Amino acid sequence: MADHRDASRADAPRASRPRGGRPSKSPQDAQRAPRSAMHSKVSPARLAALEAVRLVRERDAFAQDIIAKRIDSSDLEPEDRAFATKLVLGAVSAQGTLDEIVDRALRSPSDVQPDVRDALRLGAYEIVFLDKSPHAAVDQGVELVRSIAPRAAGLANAVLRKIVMLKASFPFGDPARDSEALARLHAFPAWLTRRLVADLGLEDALAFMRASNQPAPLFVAVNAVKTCDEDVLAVFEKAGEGIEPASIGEVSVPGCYLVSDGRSLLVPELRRLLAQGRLLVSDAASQLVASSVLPEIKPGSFLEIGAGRATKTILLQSDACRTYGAQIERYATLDNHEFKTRILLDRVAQYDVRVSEALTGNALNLGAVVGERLFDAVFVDAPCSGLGTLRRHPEIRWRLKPESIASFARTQLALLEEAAGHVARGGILAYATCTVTNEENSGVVQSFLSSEAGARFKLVPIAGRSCVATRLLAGSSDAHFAVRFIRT
Ligand SMILES: C[S@@+](CC[C@H](N)C(=O)[O-])C[C@H]1O[C@@H](n2cnc3c(N)ncnc32)[C@H](O)[C@@H]1O
Repeated sequence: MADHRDASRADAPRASRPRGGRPSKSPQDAQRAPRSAMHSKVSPARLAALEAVRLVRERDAFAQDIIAKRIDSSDLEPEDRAFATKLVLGAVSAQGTLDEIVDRALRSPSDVQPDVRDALRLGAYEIVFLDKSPHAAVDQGVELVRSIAPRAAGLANAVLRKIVMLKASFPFGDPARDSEALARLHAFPAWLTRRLVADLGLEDALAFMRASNQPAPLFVAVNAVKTCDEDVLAVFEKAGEGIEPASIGEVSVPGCYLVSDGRSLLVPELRRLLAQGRLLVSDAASQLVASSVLPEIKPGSFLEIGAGRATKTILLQSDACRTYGAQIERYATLDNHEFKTRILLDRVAQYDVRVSEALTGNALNLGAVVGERLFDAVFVDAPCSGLGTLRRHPEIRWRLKPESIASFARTQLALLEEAAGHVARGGILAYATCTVTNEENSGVVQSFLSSEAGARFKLVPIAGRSCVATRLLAGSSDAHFAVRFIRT
């Protein structure tokens, strides 16, 4: 994780209270707030990071959601916000490895209270992965612990100093020969490291793990339902913000652009494009999958299973406008979460996207939701381990269990078999994931084709290839997978 190093000025403590105070709190949060924050010698970025990692832990929340609510919308200085974000993403993505390092420095690891452990993890992250000056990192780590548990400051001092010494022997083994050491070096669980090496091969697994520890690039999609690329580019140009057409490898993705600086989207003209539903933030791989799963001929009816919060729905209807000149008329969506269906309806309205039916129900029993109906195209955007999105969802790697992969694969196969029964003759069945395990991707495809339900289907190439499989590389899109079958 060497690329996490930086020399941000935001790590300096402020003499007085941060400008405008810290992120807003609920009364309950306020009770748990660092007691001496008002006069703390610890930097505001670290205090904000500590609060955020506590919330991620206590609420089992997504780090990005907490960052959006507590850091992005706080009145921290921009460099403090950037440093706090870096600390939160780093401490969450390296959590298991940091715990091991902290435990090695403790005499009695189980006695440490959870919020003190949060602070020690942040300190350990700075020392081991950010290559901070040991003196500053220890000093700030001790102050961070003091802000929540003054009596634990002495312990924090001893532990963080020990971690400075342990760093010399990190990752505690030879990564070239010891998979545990390789896992620690990249802050991955050992079981997942072995699995990635087995599935991707050593070289690709290493590239994947390195890229997973870097910030994700920002991609946007032009919503062809409401606007055209030229108009959006003109707004960027007028605002003086950089944007360029995105491609994945050799493949260009229609309507997809890479934004040079993530802060561009805070500029009022560009915020307006988002608010008006002309522009959508979405990874380039999601955009490629959406454009790849559409049938060549406009389908009379389309069912999207696992529609979630409508990102692919918007992309698919936007691509339908690009491909067929108009949206698909009979477009039904299905998700098993009512709250997601509500969000979907709000978002499709904002983007002027046509959804003829927004269904909530269990796609494992599709007949109970859509009856005997057949569709010209059915798209299963399957629940999966999500490993292809680790840069955006850093908590996934420590929440997944080894047995989760097989469990996802069973559900994915069952969803495909159920969906197959609702594809009209000559119709398209498409399947996508945002992960890289063979079991959930090619494994599910093979199992489906050899199943009774799959016997009537065969793979249809996408742009001359049997599947879309993007790779997670530095500066690239996320890793997604997609295939299309035709009912023969
Ligand atoms: C990969 S996510 C979908 C992402 C979404 N299509 C988007 O582009 O934002 C998979 C979705 O499948 C839904 N899901 C999981 N199991 C399901 C089931 N048995 N029936 C219906 N939907 C299900 C989840 O709630 C989740 O929203």
